[in-house]
Amino acid sequence: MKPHTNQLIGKAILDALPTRPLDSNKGNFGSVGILGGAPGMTGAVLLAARAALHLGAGKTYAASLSSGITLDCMQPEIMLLDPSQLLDTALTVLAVGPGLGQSEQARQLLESALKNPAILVLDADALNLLAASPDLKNLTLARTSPTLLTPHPGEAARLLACDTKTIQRDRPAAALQLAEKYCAWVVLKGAGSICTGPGKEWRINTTGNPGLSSAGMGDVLTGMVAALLAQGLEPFAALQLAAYLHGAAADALLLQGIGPVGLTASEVMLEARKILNQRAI
Ligand SMILES: NC(=O)C1=CN([C@@H]2O[C@H](COP(=O)(O)OP(=O)(O)OC[C@H]3O[C@@H](n4cnc5c(N)ncnc54)[C@H](OP(=O)(O)O)[C@@H]3O)[C@@H](O)[C@H]2O)[C@@H](O)CC1
Ligand SMILES: Nc1ncnc2c1ncn2[C@@H]1O[C@H](COP(=O)(O)OP(=O)(O)O)[C@@H](O)[C@H]1O
Repeated sequence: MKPHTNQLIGKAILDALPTRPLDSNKGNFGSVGILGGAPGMTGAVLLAARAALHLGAGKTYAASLSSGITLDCMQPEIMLLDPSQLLDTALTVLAVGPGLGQSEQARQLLESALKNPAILVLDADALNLLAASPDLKNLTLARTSPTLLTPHPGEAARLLACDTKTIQRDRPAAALQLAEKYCAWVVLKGAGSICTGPGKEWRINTTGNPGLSSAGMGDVLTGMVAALLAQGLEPFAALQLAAYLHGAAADALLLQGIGPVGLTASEVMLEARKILNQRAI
């Protein structure tokens, strides 16, 4: 399926986020929870949580399966809880998967998360667990609040039981198939990310560059999507704005000589914040 002009995500998507009323308070901008971080991958959950904070979530919580982490020293604004405490917290958006691992504990937490009334974003190992379990798929289909999936082509291939080459051969078709199979909103990541949902509509993102091909970039995208949802954006708009901003941040940093070599996910989230506030790229 070839993109037509009206299928490109343009700069106008920046207007999707309303300006903040002068009398606002943090309660107006939602609560985000990020769940992941098996031993060795705490970084993934912190990157996603920091991105949610920097993209405007009113409150940001995170829970890591690695025991004993109670504070992000670089970002003490984030409230770090146990996984069970996080699942008991009233959240606008729950994002599950960054560095989650595929242990039995991870599977059980995902099962609980699928029953949570919050808007749910599934990434990384949450997608791998979902791909492997018909029971988790049935729970996904039974959800009454929106579910968003953020697979890269490898994860998409697992979810559709095919290989990465098949996904890449017709990316819009793969994204549409995922949306239909899981009754979810989807961003199929990679150069030219495809955003789609349970209708037949899809959009392709043209921002971004190979500087984004570095571990942690997807975790940051997940946090950005969660923050935009928490601020009231509809799933399709949140996916498009996050994909656009994520790529635009990398493009802006490239012009400053920061990347493509050595661009970091932490830099991308800060530049994305700048672009969103300036609405000027
Ligand atoms: N700091 C931390 O703690 C971090 C922790 N992290 C955590 O690591 C865990 C493993 O996640 P992961 O994504 O590295 O491994 P995995 O799912 O096997 O995917 C790799 C395969 O997928 C494909 N593929 C991917 N992109 C593609 C593309 N654009 N275009 C085409 N193909 C593409 C490609 O497949 P191939 O082409 O080889 O068939 C590739 O080999 C997970 O828990 C995650 O959260 C990370 O978040 C990083 C930061
Ligand atoms: N060459 C590229 N051009 C544009 N975007 C890219 C490119 N390479 C990676 N990205 C983007 O970077 C992110 C990588 O996500 P992912 O593979 O899940 O990373 P990780 O799991 O290591 O955090 C995705 O949003 C993807 O679209």
